[in-house]
Amino acid sequence: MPAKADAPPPRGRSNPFAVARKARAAWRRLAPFFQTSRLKMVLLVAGSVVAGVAEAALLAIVGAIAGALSNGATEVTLKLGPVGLSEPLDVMFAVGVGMAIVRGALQLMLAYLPASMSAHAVANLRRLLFDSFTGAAWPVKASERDGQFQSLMTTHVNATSYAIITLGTGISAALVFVTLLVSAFVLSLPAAVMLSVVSTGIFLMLRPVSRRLRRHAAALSSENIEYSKGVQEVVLMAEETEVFGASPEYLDSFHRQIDGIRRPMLRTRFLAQGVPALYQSVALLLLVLALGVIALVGMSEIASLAAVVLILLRALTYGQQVQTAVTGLDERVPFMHHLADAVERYTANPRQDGDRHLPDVVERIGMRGVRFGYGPDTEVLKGLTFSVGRGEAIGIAGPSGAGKSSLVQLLLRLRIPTAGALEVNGTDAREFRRDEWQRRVAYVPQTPQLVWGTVADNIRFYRSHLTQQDIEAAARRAQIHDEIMSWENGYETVVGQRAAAVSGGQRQRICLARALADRPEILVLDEPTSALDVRSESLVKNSLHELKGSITLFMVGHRLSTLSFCDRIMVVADGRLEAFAPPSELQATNSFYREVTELTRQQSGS
Ligand SMILES: Nc1ncnc2c1ncn2[C@@H]1O[C@H](COP(=O)(O)OP(=O)(O)OP(=O)(O)O)[C@@H](O)[C@H]1O
Repeated sequence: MPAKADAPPPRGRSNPFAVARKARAAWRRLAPFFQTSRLKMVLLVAGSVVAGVAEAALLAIVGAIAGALSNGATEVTLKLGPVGLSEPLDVMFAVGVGMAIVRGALQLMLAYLPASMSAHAVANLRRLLFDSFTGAAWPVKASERDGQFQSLMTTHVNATSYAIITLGTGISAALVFVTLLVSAFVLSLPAAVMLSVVSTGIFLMLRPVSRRLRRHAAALSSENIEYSKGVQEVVLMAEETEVFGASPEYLDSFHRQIDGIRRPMLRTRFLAQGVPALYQSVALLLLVLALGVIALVGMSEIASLAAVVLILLRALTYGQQVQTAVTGLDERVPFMHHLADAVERYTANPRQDGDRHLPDVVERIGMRGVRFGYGPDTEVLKGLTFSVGRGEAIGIAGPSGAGKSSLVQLLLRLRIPTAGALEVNGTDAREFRRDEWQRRVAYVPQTPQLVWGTVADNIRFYRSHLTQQDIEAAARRAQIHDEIMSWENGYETVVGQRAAAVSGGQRQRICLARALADRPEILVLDEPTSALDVRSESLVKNSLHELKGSITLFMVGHRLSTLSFCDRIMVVADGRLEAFAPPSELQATNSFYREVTELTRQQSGS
């Protein structure tokens, strides 16, 4: 089972104000990265207060009209604390209708604003995450577990968007609640006091439950990340699972991940649903008690009493909405912190870049005293020094784990030496602009990937300045043009990783064409023929032979026969450059080279 992601530590206490503070803290970590709408927030606050006033006035009018009707009066008397107001019934009806329309319009606006803020936040957050991930240094990207980024882009962004809706509706409900409370104070002091006692009492009673909810929500957030990683692996490993068979252990391990989510999800969902329901029941109970007290204290005028009861009931509904918002927010804040952690991780480690232009011609590329390790305690490359001239074809050989792929990653500037330097014409490569480097240094990985799109799209690979002629020329150099032309849709044939897969050899050559399309000066290949059949291998070798001299080539190869066309071969052993000489010379001087050549000869002889 994979190791668990660290759950964010519980932050703050779990009362509405603490939750609001936590949400604000989480939001503050994310908001600086993109624009948030202050205008919408101001509109939300102002609209909520006006809606609260309109609702209180409407309820007071309804109560007063009900009182007048029950007394058979034609005048409606409205008492607002010490102030009394008397108007004919039809005037009061008209005012009531007007208030209802105003309130309805405001409610629509108050529903729209959080929805709009949340939709914008989703788009902004996804862009922010994607851009910061894309701009992060390779070691950060390489250390992300499969599925982690997917979970951040989907589950975590969605949770944050719901948190924004929840926050918006919560703020709005709280303001209406307060406005109704103030109105109740104006109408009747004892009722307002009761209402305050009721709501404070309920929040205090539910505090321990909210704290539990927060703990379960943090666990749910971590389990969700684990689950997404697992799902990603199911897809990645589908072929292996098909071949090896889905053993009970395999099924069990995934079932355990599914079950791992069930418990925190059940607890979180139950508490998220249960707390508001509990709130409502307790509130109704306390309301009955409060009315009893009001009756004892004595409110002689039926109109005021009806209005206060109506306002109390509505205030309770808003109070419940505030409670729902608080629990909803509490449930989602951990997701926001995970998201902020990731964004900070990516933005704190941007890819290294320089500001000097690359020389017009790269005459020499090499390393000077390069040391490198993936961690502080282990050194993988232990002082490499070499220099390669323009147009040379260099093979990189050596035992497994010797550091060949690490050397390639340094050549591509994907990783930075811990000591020494990669040098171009004698200057540290870190000084040169990354975009120019990316254009002039190309790479074909061991297992190249295709994007879902046409063959032309795959060769072009988002470089819009490449013309169809450039693409076809690259395909010719990669010896794949004739095959593409034999397909019904030629360069418009749709290819992908699985569903529309091409053969391994074709994929390798399409990716070689991708690397060659922008006419790079340096080409790095990591075991480009290791997974190919003899014919495909010979086609790739032919194209590399033809490139020889026109491009500086670095090629990692386990099979020394693949490297036989190289001008020189470097033998890397235990992170050191054991030898660097033409193949013929190595045959005489290097034991590793001799041994592997002999083994290959025996294998092809047997
Ligand atoms: N991302 C990584 N994090 C930590 N250690 C790594 C990482 N990649 C490689 N290593 C370690 O660095 C050492 C050199 O690995 P590298 O992949 O460069 O060797 P290699 O010569 O290319 O091996 P092979 O021929 O088997 O592909 C190995 O001990 C390997 O375990």
